[in-house]
Amino acid sequence: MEDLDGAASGLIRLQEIYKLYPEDIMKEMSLSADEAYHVGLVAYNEDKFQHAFLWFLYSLDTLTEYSAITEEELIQSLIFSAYHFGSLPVAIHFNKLHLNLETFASDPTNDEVRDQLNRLLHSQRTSNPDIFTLNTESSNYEALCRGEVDERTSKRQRALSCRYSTGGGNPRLMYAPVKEEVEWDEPRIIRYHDIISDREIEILKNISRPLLSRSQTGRGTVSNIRVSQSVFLNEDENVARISQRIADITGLRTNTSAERLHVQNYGIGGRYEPHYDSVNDENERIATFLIYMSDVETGGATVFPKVGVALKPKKGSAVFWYNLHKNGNVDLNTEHAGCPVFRGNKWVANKWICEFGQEFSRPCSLSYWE
Ligand SMILES: O=C(O)CCC(=O)C(=O)O
Ligand SMILES: [Fe+2]
Repeated sequence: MEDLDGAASGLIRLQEIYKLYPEDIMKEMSLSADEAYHVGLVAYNEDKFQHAFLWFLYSLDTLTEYSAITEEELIQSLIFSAYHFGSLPVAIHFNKLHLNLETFASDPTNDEVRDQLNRLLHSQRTSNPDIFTLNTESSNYEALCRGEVDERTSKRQRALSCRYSTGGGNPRLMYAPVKEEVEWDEPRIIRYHDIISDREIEILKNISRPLLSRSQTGRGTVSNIRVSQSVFLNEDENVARISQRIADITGLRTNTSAERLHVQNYGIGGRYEPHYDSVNDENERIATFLIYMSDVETGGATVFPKVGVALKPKKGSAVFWYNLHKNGNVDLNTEHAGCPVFRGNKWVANKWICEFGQEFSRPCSLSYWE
């Protein structure tokens, strides 16, 4: 049941962020009238009454003789949710429907009532297209996920560069330099293209699949902040080769001074709400190297709400940034999120690189500003 509620809550989040109707979501998956009703109940319990309303309406539309939920109960639910999101006319309208339904129930052959019901439902649907704007506050995070803002389209991005890098003359990269693109300047976010092959990706996914479990945040809690499946991999030769490549590219040490490679899979509705990667440990996560092991058809961008940047997953590429300033303070602009996946399946692998042991590759600074 907890899983079902989690899945329902994922669908509602998807709906909120991408402004979707249940019909849009049902193009990607199919839910029965009872399941749609359950999603509506979860929305209702989260005080998201407009969303609840839409799910109840969808459930009513797809009701069959095998459904456990009844037309009567659904109309009651529609009345309550309409009342709660502040639309008295809609609530009254469904109340009338409810009264008609009683006549209808006592006389099932009453075609006139049936027609009226259909007509009313239809007018309801077309007369209130702006249901999402009633009281949904849209954050920068959500707008970024929808692709409505991305500061990189401005003049600023034209100043950013793209080049081949040998990791500062690293012998392993001399003959195969990596394609490096600066995605943003402050914080500096770098995209490395084609750093992992499709074959290597398949190997990592195959190792991970049987080990995946519901992701946690902080110290071992499962929550709706992070909805995905993940695993920290042990270093076999395949994993170690990737770690070595990350060290070569970034110039940072990844053997003793990093966490194990963290593989993560997000299904539809899977996401990671805005957060910092730093964990307040003595040996703090100084930098993040995030590898995209899949493209995502729709949704699933990595966004930085404080600076207005959205990074689209591109299979085989990786993005890298420092979470800490050189003086050791957390760079507050590195807050980021994984937007909900709407279409497709998202795979990423994270390497969190820690502070200790990087003194020679990234000297610290006493300056307040660095
Ligand atoms: O999936 C993403 O795009 C971001 C993942 C992330 O931020 C994390 O795992 O810490
Ligand atoms: Fe993160």
